[in-house]
Amino acid sequence: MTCKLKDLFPDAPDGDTVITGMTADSRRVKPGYLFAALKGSVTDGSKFIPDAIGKGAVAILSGEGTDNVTVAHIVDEEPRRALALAAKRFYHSQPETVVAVTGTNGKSSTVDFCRQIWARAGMKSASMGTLGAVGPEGHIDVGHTTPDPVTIHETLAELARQGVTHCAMEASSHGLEQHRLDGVDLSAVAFLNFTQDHLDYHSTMEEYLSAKLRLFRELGRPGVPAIVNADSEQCNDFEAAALGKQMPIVSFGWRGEDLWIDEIMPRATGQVLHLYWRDVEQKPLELPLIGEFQALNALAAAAICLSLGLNIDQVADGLAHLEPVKGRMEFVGKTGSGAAVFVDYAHTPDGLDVLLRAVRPHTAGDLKVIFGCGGDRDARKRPLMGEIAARQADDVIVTDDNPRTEDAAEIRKQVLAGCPDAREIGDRGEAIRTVIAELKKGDTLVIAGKGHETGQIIGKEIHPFSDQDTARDALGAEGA
Ligand SMILES: CC(=O)N[C@H]1[C@@H](OP(=O)(O)OP(=O)(O)OC[C@H]2O[C@@H](n3ccc(=O)[nH]c3=O)[C@H](O)[C@@H]2O)O[C@H](CO)[C@@H](O)[C@@H]1O[C@H](C)C(=O)N[C@@H](C)C(=O)N[C@H](CCC(=O)O)C(=O)O
Ligand SMILES: Nc1ncnc2c1ncn2[C@@H]1O[C@H](COP(=O)(O)OP(=O)(O)OP(=O)(O)O)[C@@H](O)[C@H]1O
Ligand SMILES: N[C@H](CCC[C@H](N)C(=O)O)C(=O)O
Ligand SMILES: [Mg+2]
Repeated sequence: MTCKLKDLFPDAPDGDTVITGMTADSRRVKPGYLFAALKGSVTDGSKFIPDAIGKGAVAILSGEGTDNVTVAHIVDEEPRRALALAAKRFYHSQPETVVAVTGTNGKSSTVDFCRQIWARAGMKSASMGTLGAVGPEGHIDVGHTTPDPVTIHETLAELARQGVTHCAMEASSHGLEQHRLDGVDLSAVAFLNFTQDHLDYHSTMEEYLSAKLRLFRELGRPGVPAIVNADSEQCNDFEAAALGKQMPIVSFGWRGEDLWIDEIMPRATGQVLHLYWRDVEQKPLELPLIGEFQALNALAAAAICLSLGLNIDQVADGLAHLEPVKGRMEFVGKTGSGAAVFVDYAHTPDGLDVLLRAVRPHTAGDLKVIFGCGGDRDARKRPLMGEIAARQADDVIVTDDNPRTEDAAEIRKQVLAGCPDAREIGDRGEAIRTVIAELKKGDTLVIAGKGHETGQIIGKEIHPFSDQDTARDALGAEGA
């Protein structure tokens, strides 16, 4: 695929220069590329301009203050946004309907549910986010929850090529703040919830909130539905942002104005939902997933699909047939005495709280939780997660998550500050094997924090590791 520089930037110098690709990482430049030199939190991409030109870059995009560029040079006061718009023009196709979903927790689950509901209604659908892009022809790795704009547009173009008409994608606060989504034409925007996370990156909760609000305030367009969780404390902020952009609000939740739950009746392997859609009472439907938070994510997906044209019968049918999302309240197996083991991706205080509260009604004996916190990420959530575990579980085992470049023992110490009576077993595999061997009839074990992950990041290396495989092996050994 190629285009001319003037197709990307109408006023560019040397507009007939042929562009073969683009990147913000000099290490990925190939001949004919546009290199976007971006100022980052660690380094300044301008330093790599000579290197990029040496590798064949024929055009440079940068902010103001970068001089002596020897190839075509485009200067923009917001180069990250300019890169996103250039990526959109370069790949120039995307599924007709794209919804972006933001929130601290539940994005991956919600976009996956949207894909499933659309597919069951006969549409070619896709989801994109932490679990990669999933479309009719399988899985595409995208690296991040909201990848860089070049990857976003390359992937959206590929999904369009596969015939996808409906795509739901995750909008992380990093992605929103860094303009990664600015080139996507959105048919709807959605807000799930807002609780503590990422205070390593956003210095305050206010800054974190305003990054999330960008989805409505800056990427929203008049007439595009804004789906809002009415139960969130921040729903007024998002509704005000929607009104400011003349976006019709579709609100959902226990307190939803459009789609609301009146009652949830838990069952052994699911829950019966009693729903209303725009004042019309619906037949009770059995959602084949447990946990109130999963019901609320399913409701969010339902509200999105309803806003984008499905009727309530199609949506109810989709909800009744939802399959679990990998690593989200995933049932892994039972011990010989019947104690259940779940793997979940809870990695925030609120996530851990709702997870443990969801499992409690299914636990006649002790509720045990194994978890840790990731390194090089929000340190302020560590003692809070410790406190929540101590409050909600009967037995807490603090272990390692992805220590990354931090000292793993120091991370555990910070978690243990919130749960001083917890056990500490640093080696995650050993923690899982030890606790599974101890489980008694009626107990439930929840292994939280790594969900679908298949590696453990120690230093800069990724070591193969799966909570599911480790637990299954231990369950096998226990039954032997
Ligand atoms: C904290 C963060 O989001 N950092 C992102 C940000 O990096 P930065 O601007 O700080 O980059 P930097 O390291 O200072 O470098 C500045 C520029 O020089 C470039 N560079 C650097 C070195 C070199 O040799 N050549 C070169 O060109 C870099 O590509 C970059 O464009 O911009 C870079 C692209 O320009 C991203 O790759 C990078 O994501 C890093 C890899 C990352 O790990 N991000 C995570 C935390 C993230 O985005 N997570 C979110 C949320 C997760 C969730 O809630 O689930 C996600 O959406 O995944
Ligand atoms: N609606 C919710 N409210 C609170 N916690 C939730 C909710 N939905 C999911 N969680 C918790 O968050 C975990 C991660 O869920 P999911 O992957 O869907 O969220 P995410 O927003 O995509 O996370 P990430 O920020 O890593 O992309 C779940 O395993 C669960 O523990
Ligand atoms: N998207 C989240 C995932 C955290 C998962 C947890 N296992 C960790 O490594 O902290 C983040 O990067 O902050
Ligand atoms: Mg996610």
